[in-house]
Parts: sequence; C-alpha cells; structure tokens
Amino acid sequence: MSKKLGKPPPAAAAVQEEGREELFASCSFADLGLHPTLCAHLQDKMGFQAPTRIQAQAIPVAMSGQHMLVKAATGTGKTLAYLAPIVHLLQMREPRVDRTHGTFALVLVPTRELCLQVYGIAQQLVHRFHWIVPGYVMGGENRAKEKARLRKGISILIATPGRLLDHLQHTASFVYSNLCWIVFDEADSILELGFGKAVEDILEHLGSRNGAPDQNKNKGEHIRRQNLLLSATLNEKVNRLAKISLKNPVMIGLDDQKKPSGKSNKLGNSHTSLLSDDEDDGILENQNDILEHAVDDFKLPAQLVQRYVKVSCGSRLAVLLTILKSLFERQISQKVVIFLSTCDSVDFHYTVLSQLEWSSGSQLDKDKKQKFLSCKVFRLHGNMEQDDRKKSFLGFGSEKSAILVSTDVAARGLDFPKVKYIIQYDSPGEASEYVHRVGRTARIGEKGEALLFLQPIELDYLKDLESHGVSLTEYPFQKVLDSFPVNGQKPHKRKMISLDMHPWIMSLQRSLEGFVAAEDATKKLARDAFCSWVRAYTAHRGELKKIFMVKKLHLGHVAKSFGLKEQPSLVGRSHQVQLKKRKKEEKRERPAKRRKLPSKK
Ligand SMILES: Nc1ncnc2c1ncn2[C@@H]1O[C@H](COP(=O)(O)OP(=O)(O)OP(=O)(O)O)[C@@H](O)[C@H]1O
Repeated sequence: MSKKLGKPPPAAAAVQEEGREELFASCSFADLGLHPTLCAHLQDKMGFQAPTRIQAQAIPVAMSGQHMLVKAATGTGKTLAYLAPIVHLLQMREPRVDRTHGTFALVLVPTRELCLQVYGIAQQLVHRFHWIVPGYVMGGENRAKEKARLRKGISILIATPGRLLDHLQHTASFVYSNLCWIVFDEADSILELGFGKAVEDILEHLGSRNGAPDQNKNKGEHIRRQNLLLSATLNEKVNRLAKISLKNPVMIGLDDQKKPSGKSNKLGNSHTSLLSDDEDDGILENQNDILEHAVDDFKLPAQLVQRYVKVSCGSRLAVLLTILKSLFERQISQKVVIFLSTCDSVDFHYTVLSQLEWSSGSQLDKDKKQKFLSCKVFRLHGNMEQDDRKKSFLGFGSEKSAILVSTDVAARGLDFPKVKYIIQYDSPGEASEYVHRVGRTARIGEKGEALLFLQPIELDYLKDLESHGVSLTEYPFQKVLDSFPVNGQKPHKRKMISLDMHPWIMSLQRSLEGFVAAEDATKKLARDAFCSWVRAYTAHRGELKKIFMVKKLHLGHVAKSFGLKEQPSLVGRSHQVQLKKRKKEEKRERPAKRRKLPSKK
C-alpha cells in the first residue's frame, strides 16, 4: 500500500503550526476577568492552557452584558465562549444562585446530540460551583421526568426548541422569571431546521422579542436580558433572528476586509486592551452591518486538507469501501465520519460496512471469508429510537477507532474527539452544510482531512463551493486502487483501465451484489435506500438543482451503487410517479430553455 497516499502535503505541518498560532490568543483566561477557581479548573481539569482568539474576543463582551453575534470557524471553542462567562457571572451572584430561583441561562441548540454535548460541558464548568445546576430538555426524552427536573430548578438549561416551547406552554412550575441569557448555538441551523416559528414563540413567551412588552421584572427590579447568537455560518435567516432578538449587538469574527474602516467601530470597552490590535480585529458594533457581513465567505480551519474524488455512479460503493480499507490499513486507529443524505441510506450503508464479508481473492483464501472492514461501525440518524441514538453518539465518541455513518444530524456542533477523516459520500447541498460537515475534523488546531464524492456530472459543484471561498484538490484514487491486489497479487504493470472495469472494483462489486441478494431484509434495505436517495437527489434547491439533476442520472447505475442488480422499474411505483411529477415541474419552470443548444463548457 502506498504510504504517501492521503498524507498531507509537506507544508502541512507548518500550516498546522500556523493554524494553532492563529487559533490561540496571547492572553490568559485570568486576563479576561474569569474567576480564579474557574480559570484553575479550565487549566488543570480540562487542559485548556489559553483561550482561543474567539474566546478572548467574546468572553469580555459576554461579561459586559451586551448582546452578541459570533461567527467563527468550526472547532474554535465557541461553546466555552458563552458558557464560561455565564458560569462566571452566576457564581458571583449575591444572594447565591439557588434552584428555587429557576433558570438564569437558556441555551438553544438544533439537535439532541448537541444538547447532550453542551450539557456535558456545562456540567464540567460548574464542577467547583455546586450550587449552579445545569440541565437539559429535548425531544425524545420523557416529558414527565423533565417536568420534575424543571420543578426542582435548573440554573443553566440546554434545550432543543420544540421541547422547550412545549414546557413553556405546559409546565407551570418552570420558573424563568430570572432569565438573564438566551443563547442560540448554531443559530442558522435552528432556523433552517424549521424551528423559526418555535423560536419566535419562545422569544414571545420569554418577553425577549424586540418591541414586545418587557416581562422581565423581578420583584419590581429590572433584569438585564442578554441574547447571544453563534455559528460558523450565518445567513439572512439569522439576520432576521438577530433583528428580532438583539439590541445593538457586538459582532465578532466577521470578515476583516469587509469591515468599515476606522477604529470608531471597535468597542471602547476596557476589555479590548487585553487583545493586541490583531486579535481585536473582527469586532463590530453596528446592527446595520449584520446582513452585509453575514453572508460572506466561510472560514475553514487552515490545517484542513480538502479533496474530492470523481467516481462514476455505478462504482461509488465499491470505491467508498476501497478508500475505507486503505485508510484503516494505513493506520489501524482511525476515526471516520461518513455523511449520507437519508436515514434509509444510513441504515443500508451501516449494514454493508459492518457486515460485508469477502475472501481476499487468492486461491488459498477462497473459502476463508473475513470481514471486509474490521473496525467498529456506528450509525446515527433522526429516525432511530432515542436510546439507540444516544448509544451511537456516546459510543462513537468514546472509541479510538471507528466509523460513524450519519445523516446531517451529526453535521452541526458535534465534537467527537480524534476524528481524522470526513467523507461526504452524498453531497451536502448548501455550501454552509459542507463547512459544518468537514468541521467535524481539524478541530482546535488538530489535523484533519475531508473527502467529497462527486460523479463526473456533478463537478460543477466545485465551482459553487469555490464561489464561497472553499477550494478542493483531486484525491489520487488511482494510486489507492493500484495498491490493492488482484487475484491475490499486486499488479506489476499499471494499465490504464476505466474504474468500472478495474478487476478490484469488479470483484468488490460482485461481492456487494452477492451480499445484498443473499437476504431479503438486506435487499429491502437496499431498495428503500435507493428510493430515498433518489428522492433526496431531486430535493436540491435553487442553483444546485442545475448541478444535481435527476434526469442526468442513470438509474440503473444508481441501483448498482446500492448493490442492486435489478433495474429501477422494479422499485416502488409511487416513487416513479414522484419522479415523473418532478420532471414535469422542472420542465414547467424552464420553458424557454427547452430549445437551447447544449452549452459548450
Ligand atoms: N481554550 C481552549 N483550549 C483548548 N481546547 C479548547 C479550548 N476551548 C475549547 N476547546 C476544545 O475545542 C473543541 C471545540 O470546541 P467547540 O465544540 O466549542 O467548538 P465550536 O467552535 O463550537 O465548533 P462548531 O462550530 O463545530 O460547533 C472542544 O473539544 C473543546 O473542548
């Protein structure tokens, strides 16, 4: 096996070092004004020697009581940037925070897994302040138990929007009259997942919507409410949320070049003196700037290696398996996340990756079957039982070497340690989703690689990413392929043969088709996955519909990529009807283009 494959280019070590320098601030946590006990805990128990730049910028602003909008690359420590100041301010309250005072801080997150993760970090941070109680409420959990916990009192509450609204409407014992902070972590995702209405209702309930009558009175005393919005990607929807929930926010991490000139926009607060001029860049204080700055290029970790692999449709699965095998042969201890477009597709691929057996090909080994991939495989998607979802999330997090097959439910905010490789087997669609998916690796200055699968007909997607400042280089798959034995022997002479005709790929495809055909249950999984995959393909929006066009797909080849030998006509009638409808709609949308000659690109 070629040792060079997948290795970052020679300058990568330097890039990683540069990345770390760019990541961390030159001040300490104590310089930011955090309580010494909290600083000691961060350093000794959590191993955080210094704040990241984004933390150095955000923590003093959060402590100053101002509203805040933060945009910073994935894995730069945004969670601590809001939780540390909240814990700091809560521990110094007089009289001491008590459970009967109810909730002081509310953190809204888009997914259940992120809810558990943020809760875990909050638990660590309050370790030395036992009177501050973190807790969570989220979809899929037992409502009655949550009600009981809310009745007892939760000082820092992490929640998914739907379940929180439910409690606001139906749990009379939920005390939130002392609420001081509302945090929207992954603000854009919360809105994109269709929680927009729930969020507006939540703000209305809490009296935290701009223009709403102020309900924040506690024994006649006005409580200052502070709202914080954070994400690695912001969009127009966040702009709307910002407008209805933030008053004169300080904006952090926005593109330096697009910042209005002159220092007058910088904060005049004393905290800025803690930061060098350089570190202070990117702080804006003008609500009108939100829209202008929200939708610029995305920032990705400097040390992240990003590549794409061009694969014809029918060979996709065989190529995925080959790349995984090569990765785990190169380094036994690996953590890889594979993103797919649908829950059914996750279930099917999880079954293939965890159960496919094969014989290595040499005559001697012919009868000895072994697992194609020997590592542990986990799956995660929104249709799983809550308990299984939790087990997968915690299980993959604690493994040293494993594969996680997931939908976009794992794309946002999740911080699995030591993930080295992200494979986007199905394209993400929006460039912002690409950024979050690849952001599950190369966190906090660590190395990481990302690989995007594209069919030859989809290569224009690279231009779309480029237009957002994201550029990828080609993955040398042929070299990987040449390193695999055919009929038990590594090829001596390299002949240029097409991927689909390569003996290794053909033999793997035969094994796959045999595996799928062997059991009715597996065949059903493959068919369901096929149908849902095509449906998801037709669901690309806006400009992307021109790149991911279902009518350009060869459905026979798509079926092959699910290990199915049968033609798609055998697959679900209702699905065929949907496809026809979709094609009709597409035609109706573009009547003028019908007669155009194919463009020469
Ligand atoms: N100051 C620090 N020093 C070292 N590690 C840190 C520091 N702050 C946070 N971390 C670690 O960095 C990792 C990423 O942090 P976090 O999940 O908060 O990033 P994020 O910016 O919210 O990422 P995303 O945009 O993907 O949600 C976590 O493992 C966290 O424990």
